[in-house]
Amino acid sequence: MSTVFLIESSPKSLYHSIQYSSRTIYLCWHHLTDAIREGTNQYEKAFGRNSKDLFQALYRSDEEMVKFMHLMNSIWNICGRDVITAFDLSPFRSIYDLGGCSGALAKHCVSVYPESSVTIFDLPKVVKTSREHFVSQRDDRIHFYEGDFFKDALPPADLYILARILHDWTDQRCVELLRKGYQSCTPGGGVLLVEALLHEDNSGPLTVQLYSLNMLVQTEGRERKGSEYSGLLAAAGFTCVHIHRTGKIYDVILARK
Ligand SMILES: C[S@@+](CC[C@H](N)C(=O)[O-])C[C@H]1O[C@@H](n2cnc3c(N)ncnc32)[C@H](O)[C@@H]1O
Repeated sequence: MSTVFLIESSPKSLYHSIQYSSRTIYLCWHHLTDAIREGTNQYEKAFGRNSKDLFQALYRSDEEMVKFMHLMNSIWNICGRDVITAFDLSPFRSIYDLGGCSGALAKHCVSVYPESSVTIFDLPKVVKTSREHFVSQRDDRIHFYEGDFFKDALPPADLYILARILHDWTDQRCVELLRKGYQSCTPGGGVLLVEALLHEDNSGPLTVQLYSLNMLVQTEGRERKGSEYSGLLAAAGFTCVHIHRTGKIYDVILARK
């Protein structure tokens, strides 16, 4: 067990995830009571950083950014394939992974769908680090795009993947982003949401309830139910929405134009 999940060099290692949890995330959890009272994240108290720009606070140094990228990367070595195969994505040839970070999901995607290409769209310094340290130049079906998905236009694509993106943001910002996806995707195209879903009666799963508290202490968002994501997608214009619970940590929602 420890050889598979704890040793840093193991392909399924959770080493970076555990390090980030103990050295960064728990510092926000120390202020959980304040987070619940105030309904806001706790960067100011934990790190003396204003979180008006959430990812500027998260990436307060290059070192912190790389640690975060390793954290994001590690989980997809365990359940990335389940997420990418939850629906048949082969009809989507041009795919943008919005907030694609280290490119872990992009790699699974081009390996499962050899006819598709995936562009990792992320903030400029994340894209540079992803290109230099996470994605091999031999992956010639993986491309990069530096941008801000709230400020910049989205390049047209058949499918936009948003994996663990919406849970960072308020409903209003989610609809803003989904609407951009709706307007920019090709006819018949859509968005693929990858998130941990709460049960419809909020009774669990316990891990997702804990993730939601984690979102409270760290972000502007929360974990949601499938019906809540359907509501956000409908508000952005999407009518055809399919929800797939994988039975693993992350679930998948495909919405088509
Ligand atoms: C929670 S991480 C998810 C990363 C990746 N999708 C995954 O599941 O491993 C959020 C990602 O969104 C990116 N991001 C945040 N704000 C952004 C913006 N305004 N424009 C583009 N990317 C952004 C971050 O740099 C980060 O890579």
